[in-house]
Amino acid sequence: MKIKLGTEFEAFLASYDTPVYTGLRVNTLKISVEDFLEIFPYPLEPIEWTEDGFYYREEDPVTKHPLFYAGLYYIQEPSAMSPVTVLNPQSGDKILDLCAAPGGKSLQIASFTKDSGLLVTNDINDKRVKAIVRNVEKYGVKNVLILNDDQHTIARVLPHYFDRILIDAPCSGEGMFKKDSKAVKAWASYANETCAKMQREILEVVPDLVKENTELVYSTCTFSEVENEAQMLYLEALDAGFKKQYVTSDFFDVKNGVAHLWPHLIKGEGHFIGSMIYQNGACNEAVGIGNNDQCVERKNSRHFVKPQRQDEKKGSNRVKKDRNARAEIVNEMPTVLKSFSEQYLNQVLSGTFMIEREKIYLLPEQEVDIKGLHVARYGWLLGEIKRDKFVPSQAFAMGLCMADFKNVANLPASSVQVLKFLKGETLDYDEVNAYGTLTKGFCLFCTEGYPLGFIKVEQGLIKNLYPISWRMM
Ligand SMILES: C[S@@+](CC[C@H](N)C(=O)[O-])C[C@H]1O[C@@H](n2cnc3c(N)ncnc32)[C@H](O)[C@@H]1O
Repeated sequence: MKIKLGTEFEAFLASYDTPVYTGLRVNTLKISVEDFLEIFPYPLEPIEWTEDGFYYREEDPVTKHPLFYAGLYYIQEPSAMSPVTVLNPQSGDKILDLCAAPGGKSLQIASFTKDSGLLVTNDINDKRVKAIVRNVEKYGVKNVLILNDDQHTIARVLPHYFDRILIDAPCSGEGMFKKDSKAVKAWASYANETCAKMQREILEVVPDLVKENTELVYSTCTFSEVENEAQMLYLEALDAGFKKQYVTSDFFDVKNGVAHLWPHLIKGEGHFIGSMIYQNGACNEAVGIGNNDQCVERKNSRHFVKPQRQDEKKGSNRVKKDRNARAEIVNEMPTVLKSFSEQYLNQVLSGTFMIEREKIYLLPEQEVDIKGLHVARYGWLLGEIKRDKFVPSQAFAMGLCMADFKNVANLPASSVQVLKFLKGETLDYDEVNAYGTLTKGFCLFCTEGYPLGFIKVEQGLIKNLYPISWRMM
């Protein structure tokens, strides 16, 4: 680092004695930043490089607040909010977040696209995929396919499919040494060359994932050149179609078109961001980022743009079924859901439904072929069929707006009943009833106008349906 940073080294070193910056990102799928700032009780300071990110004070118990349980904000290290701002996802895009767990950047992508198009979010580690599922449910993301696959499988099943790809690569974590002492220890076993090899193996399949004009962001939280700049060069060398997109930023140290986030220069931890566009055709002046030398066909180019798949018809609602999953795909709302919907919902759910092992899902708008993929979640889990009745899921509650449901109890975040709900305790009928009209059956339990989950009213009693694994400790 001394060689790399020269005169800045002392400042870099001193940055390790300053406190870690703690950040949260507002979930704009559920609430606007303005509305959030009105109801959030603790002081916040904007993070310069993203409109929905804020620093909070470490001493404030932000992860204990009911609004956190309502999925109104996600705790994210400030620098980690930057790669998605460079990727700049657009509404309707088909996006792959290849190394996604626990899912912070996937949630940010969904905020950018307003949960439109299709977000394919993947991680190779099955335990960590569970965290993506939880976060996707909590933050109300619906147009999503969550996978637990390796890069080869995804490239084989969904070749040349994506408009944008984020590779937030597994890395030696040097940039996180201040925040996480475990990262220092882990470095011993995940040193730069070990990680660089892993990264090359991931990047190797990228030529099979991209199509013309696919934009890609490669990010890490390390300072190591073999894991950063060298990997960008590796990708360029794999296929002449990859052209560097010059990252521009008012906030970060940008050299040769890639961005370094240095902990002594910004209020955040160490990060690296590089960006590429895939253009196998003639060099496109309009992109405004290319150097002439980038247009030269490389001799070692080994990939060709394969024709787009026949079934890639935009806007189609048809979804192919995974033969192994024994799933039934239906365009009509299943009967059990229909009667639930008539009794409880203020608006009709429409789209394509999937019934798989008694579970009912509303599938993403965007057609996708999932045959051969290891799917952890496909679309929005609405609920389960139990004894010929529909029982709504926690994910269903979290994907609704308060106005969508007929029976609602909406309590202030300061209410003891909200705390009891989140702890899975018995609720007081009269106290809850004071904030809604409790009628027999399911009721959406909300705080400050945002759903937390379901309760069920039976014979003057309230059954708390908040799942055990979601409860506040
Ligand atoms: C830096 S973390 C990702 C953090 C995540 N993007 C976020 O913002 O929450 C890197 C992840 O890559 C995953 N990973 C490692 N090798 C992988 C591979 N070959 N394919 C997919 N994921 C992989 C790890 O399990 C790890 O969860």
